[in-house]
Amino acid sequence: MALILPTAATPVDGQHLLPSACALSAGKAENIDRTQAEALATVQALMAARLTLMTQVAQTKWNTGAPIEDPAREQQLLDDIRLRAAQANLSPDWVVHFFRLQVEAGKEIQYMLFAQWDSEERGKFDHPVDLRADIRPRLDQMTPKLIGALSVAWPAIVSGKVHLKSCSPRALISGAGCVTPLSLVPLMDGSARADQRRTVTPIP
Ligand SMILES: C=C(O[C@@H]1C=C(C(=O)O)C=C[C@H]1O)C(=O)O
Repeated sequence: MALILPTAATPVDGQHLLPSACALSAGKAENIDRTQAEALATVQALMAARLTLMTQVAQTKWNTGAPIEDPAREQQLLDDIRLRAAQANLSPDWVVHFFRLQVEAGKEIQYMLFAQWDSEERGKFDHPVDLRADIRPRLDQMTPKLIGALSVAWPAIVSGKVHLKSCSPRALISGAGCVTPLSLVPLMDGSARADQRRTVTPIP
């Protein structure tokens, strides 16, 4: 499987680089280990499941008037991830980078939904689930699973031979089993390879 890198990048908010084309393809010449390929599929499924939950997250905040961003919760999440990554023998810096972009991608979806509901002058949702009691525990259950899958897929991620489908945030919330360009950034920006170079001591 070969990664086709984006042909151009668009600065967004002066911070993130959004790949303008995220087509990824499989090539027989560059076969990757089957176990790693399956782990990559699990990574994609969990990324998509995490992002899909953001619609429910946004609905609870719309109803309660809570802000989209919760920096204390993010910090707690990333601190936990740092510990778990070390336990999984992964680079804590890279895994935190990966999750930071998952969080940003999730907020991108929530901001988009709020903008849509604002323009529709939408009222409250009828059957909101509880953010703390229902949704965050589900998000938390995904964290160790994602780290486990990233750990198995790590050699493929470092090699750049990844195969993940991307779509727009709007397509994602309408039920597509894909991930958004922003969430893919850590798998495509060369950070895994750079981290590997930094953390692996060459044999003399
Ligand atoms: C998902 C939420 O919204 C935002 C995104 C978070 C995440 O992706 O884990 C955490 C906190 C919020 O800044 C949430 O509030 O739980």
